[in-house]
Amino acid sequence: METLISIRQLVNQFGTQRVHDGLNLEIYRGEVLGIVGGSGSGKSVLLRTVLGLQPAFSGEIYFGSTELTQLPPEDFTRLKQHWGVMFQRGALFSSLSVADNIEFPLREFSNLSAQECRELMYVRLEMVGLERAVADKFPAQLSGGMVKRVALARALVLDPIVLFLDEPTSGLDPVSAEEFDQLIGTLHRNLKLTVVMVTHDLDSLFSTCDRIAMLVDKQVVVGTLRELLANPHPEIQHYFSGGRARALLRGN
Ligand SMILES: Nc1ncnc2c1ncn2[C@@H]1O[C@H](COP(=O)(O)OP(=O)(O)OP(=O)(O)O)[C@@H](O)[C@H]1O
Repeated sequence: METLISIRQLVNQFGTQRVHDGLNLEIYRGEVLGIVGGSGSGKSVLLRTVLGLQPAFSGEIYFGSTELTQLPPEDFTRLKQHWGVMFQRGALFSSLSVADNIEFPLREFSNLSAQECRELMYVRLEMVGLERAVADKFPAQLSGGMVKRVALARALVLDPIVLFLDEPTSGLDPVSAEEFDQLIGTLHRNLKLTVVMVTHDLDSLFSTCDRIAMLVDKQVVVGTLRELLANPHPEIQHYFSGGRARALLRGN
């Protein structure tokens, strides 16, 4: 397995509250990694630190051979063009049409003509299962599921190597959530993407993720679902012991 992102001895703290304490995590190229943990365990802080939205207190984060925590902002911005990020509520620009939202990174970071941007935008729309007519709509006119798909199209527009998803199915009804999981799985297979997703959704975890990193004791325990289930740590056992988790496991 080739490591794409390596997090080493990461420490994050706010005042005297330590959120991560010597956290180590290897993210492999081509895998779908789910990040889980109880409320307040530090999932968002971990994601924000890797994305460079929040400085690490200490530790190192490598993307390939490049160490990120000391990288000058302009170099980080350039490198992040290879990353697709989808935030929890889609984070679309409400004053821009769907087309302009999806084309935004292209106009920012590529030298493509307006016509080429438009064509690529339509390709991405189709990729996420939306009709061309959606391009002219504004975010307020879309359903929750459509907002997520548009946000995903925008995250994919620069052909990323890695896709970060923050709670991709939150707020969706079960059918839309399942469809979205299937879409992520299809894109992962077709585009050979590495996917890192923070999720509370056990269905997503069970159906889509190759490995799971669970935040426990300010660090992560990582493994396949089977490996985590065999881990005797009380918090891990508790996380997977609810009725819903057991029912899904029986189904598996
Ligand atoms: N900017 C900040 N300033 C102070 N404390 C913070 C800040 N950001 C996060 N924290 C604290 O760090 C801890 C971890 O927060 P984080 O948002 O990463 O948890 P989480 O696992 O994503 O939780 P949830 O599942 O509820 O979203 C929490 O105790 C939170 O209050």
